[in-house]
Amino acid sequence: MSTHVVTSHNVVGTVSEFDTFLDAHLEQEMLRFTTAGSVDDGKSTLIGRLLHDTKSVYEDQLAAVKQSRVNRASGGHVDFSLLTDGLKAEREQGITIDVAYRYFSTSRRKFIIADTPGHEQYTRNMATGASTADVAIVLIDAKAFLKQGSLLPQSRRHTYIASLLGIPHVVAAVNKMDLAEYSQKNFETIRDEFYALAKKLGLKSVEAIPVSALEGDNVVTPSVAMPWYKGPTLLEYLETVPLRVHEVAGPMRFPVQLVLRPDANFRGFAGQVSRGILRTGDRVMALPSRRETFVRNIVTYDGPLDAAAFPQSVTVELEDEIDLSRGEMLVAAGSAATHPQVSTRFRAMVVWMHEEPLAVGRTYLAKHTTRTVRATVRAIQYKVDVSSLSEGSTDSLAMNEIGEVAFESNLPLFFDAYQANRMMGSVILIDAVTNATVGAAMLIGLADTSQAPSIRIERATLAIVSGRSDLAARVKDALDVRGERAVLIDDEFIPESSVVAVVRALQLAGVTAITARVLDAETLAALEVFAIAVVIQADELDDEALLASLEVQR
Ligand SMILES: Nc1nc2c(ncn2[C@@H]2O[C@H](COP(=O)(O)OP(=O)(O)OP(=O)(O)O)[C@@H](O)[C@H]2O)c(=O)[nH]1
Repeated sequence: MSTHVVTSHNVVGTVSEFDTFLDAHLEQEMLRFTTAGSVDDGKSTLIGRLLHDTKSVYEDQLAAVKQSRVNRASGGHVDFSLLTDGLKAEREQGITIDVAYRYFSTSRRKFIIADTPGHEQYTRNMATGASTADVAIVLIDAKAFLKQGSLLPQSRRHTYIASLLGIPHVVAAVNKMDLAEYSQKNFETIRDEFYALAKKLGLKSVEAIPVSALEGDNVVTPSVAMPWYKGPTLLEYLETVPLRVHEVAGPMRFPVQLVLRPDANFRGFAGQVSRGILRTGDRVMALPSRRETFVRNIVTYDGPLDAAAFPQSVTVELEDEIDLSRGEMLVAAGSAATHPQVSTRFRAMVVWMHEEPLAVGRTYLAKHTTRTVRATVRAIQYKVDVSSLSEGSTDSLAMNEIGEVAFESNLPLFFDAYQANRMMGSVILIDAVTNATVGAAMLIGLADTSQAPSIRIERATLAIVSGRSDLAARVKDALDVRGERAVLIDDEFIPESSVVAVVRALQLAGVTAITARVLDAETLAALEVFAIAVVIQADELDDEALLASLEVQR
């Protein structure tokens, strides 16, 4: 049994309860995680065990579970998956939300679980529920692995989606170790294959923990049956894994949700700051009109504010009468480089979630921030084979398939790449007739073939590689070949301010610093870099072409 102090009980939440909970606990350290597993991997049992052993479950709820249904299949053990059944029932009625949230806490941290079912629709819930997660727990059934001799395609897919969503930490909970003789060798076989996959995907923070959700080994309590395992329990891991640095940095974005006009004297725009900081007196630009004005007031229920940052919801009053309605956007004025992309043609990685395949020529509703447009599939660049991670050509994406898709919409989207900002780069695809969510899309950029792939380093002083450590590594390799002095900064957990300081120091020493962080245009300007390597669609380049396109001019 755990010795952790429970400071709040877990609740099955609706979106508004969730928001209230968030608001009330914003000050406290909070970790969001999601779980992904195939049917019967033991996801419900694991969550039930986690809640039970942290004493987060109401005693009466537990008693009811104990009394009513003891799972015979599990040999008379309490079936912890029943604790999450309430959630499933709510979801199956399907009225309010796609993903149910569960909260619990220990003395060290608060936790929010985006709970996802293990049916065929796992991908949908993973893609829609996981995009704000700090940690993805990928459940691997040790027994199924041993039978199959390798990771199941679903485990690969989950890990791939976690990498696509940019979830900073991915942990494999190697479950049912009680059915795998609690054997170190068995665990290490599974762990090594998982690590190999994670490496291929460029995941930076991965961990594997041998557990038995049913018996409670290494979930909250260290396993007696696996004394050879010296790492953290799953809870210890969740309590200590570094938290994401909030996406406050970057040029301001404020999608308008509602225009408030209570009387002739007041006109306010309500919405959520989706990126950066909004300050009274700031010069802002309205999209799509591109008209500029200043922020007169930032109003909230609790009174005016001088500034509001992501993810605060506020109402903005402007100095000038500007025509702005729901679905339009206020952004930081300033150089064009800091503005979002504005286009009716965009490319995105799509995770498809519907029985009826996504197909070239079909039109869907695309919901992006507060704006919904009609988007037609113009081309499918490729689909990903999750087993080999190779890219193949196709003209449709079946349920659970993942691919890069070019769209054309009836109205422009104002967006940033998902890699730079999750909120500004996410799109939900909806069937216009049934209103069902059919896909999740992570925006990459403009679908404009005139933007030829290139990596250009004007004077090899500094290279900023957009978001992908594997690309950063390739740029470094290319520079090494040229005999440049280059270092790669794995800056995932360094605050932005320190990245700049580190890069500066290296620049002064005449060294090329390559960072895997996306630095926004403002930060770049502050750095006064001599040269920037901009990577556009570099994934499409082979190494030869990458080398050839590195133009170093001294
Ligand atoms: N022996 C053993 N059985 C387990 C363990 N974890 C889960 N199970 C059993 O595996 C079966 C599936 O567990 P669930 O927790 O319902 O699996 P799930 O992944 O949530 O599946 P869905 O509910 O369909 O999403 C149940 O019979 C559990 O009792 C474990 O660590 N060891």
